[in-house]
Amino acid sequence: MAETTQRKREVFATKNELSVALAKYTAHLSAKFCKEKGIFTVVLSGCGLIDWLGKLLESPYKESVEWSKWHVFWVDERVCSHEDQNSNYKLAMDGFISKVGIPKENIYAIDKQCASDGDAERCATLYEECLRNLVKEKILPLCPNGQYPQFDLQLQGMGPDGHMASLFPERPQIKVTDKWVTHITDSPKPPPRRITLTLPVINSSLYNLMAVCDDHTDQCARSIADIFKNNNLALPAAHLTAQVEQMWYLDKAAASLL
Ligand SMILES: O=C1O[C@H](COP(=O)(O)O)[C@@H](O)[C@H](O)[C@H]1O
Repeated sequence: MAETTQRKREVFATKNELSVALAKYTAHLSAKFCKEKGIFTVVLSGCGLIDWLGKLLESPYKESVEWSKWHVFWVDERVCSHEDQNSNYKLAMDGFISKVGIPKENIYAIDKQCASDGDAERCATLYEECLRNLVKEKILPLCPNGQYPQFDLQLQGMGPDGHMASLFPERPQIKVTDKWVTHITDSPKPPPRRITLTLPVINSSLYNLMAVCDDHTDQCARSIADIFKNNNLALPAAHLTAQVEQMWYLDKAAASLL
């Protein structure tokens, strides 16, 4: 398991300033890995993150980022049709991916038919098979202990209850270590059926950036304080680490109790 890296954080007065910084951070790592190895493997989450990635669609990034070298994955996904409003894939495609030149074959969504059928367990199995094939094809390396795939950057979000990806408090999925992808059918946050990268895969990433803006009264702020002040491991997001850097981008509201 990765050494726990320090929880670095930056606080931004507004969501717009956070979005500007997020674009700069992501574009910098894209340039770094595209130069070093010719590809950039990036894992998206859903909800607010896609909106906050919007500055990447503007100059200078829209023109300067080597989009054709990106390989895009999801840290979690709702098990529903790709056309469903709940789909993280649909959210990312409509709000971000369709507006830049990432090759279709470099976009790794969960199996379309399985998702439409609502078969969460099969979706998780097939997504893991997809990742294992990409390791064989040397698109994805394994982490130093050889047990988990290693992504360059994962862009995470945190829910008001401290959930990360689809790892929720008081649910067993956070303890799964013998799989790369697991599933849940009783998510406390709708929709109930989801797949998620497991914690060791999340934490094998070279870089993890967690972006949190508090739109849910001060629930996120309380969870952030519980993580940074108390290291409350009952909150899944408190388990986040990375191989090189874990960076927390917080807006003023999310950081208001720190
Ligand atoms: O349901 C989900 O929630 C988390 C956090 O999103 P938020 O809007 O509650 O901040 C998100 O990162 C994940 O991808 C999504 O499936």
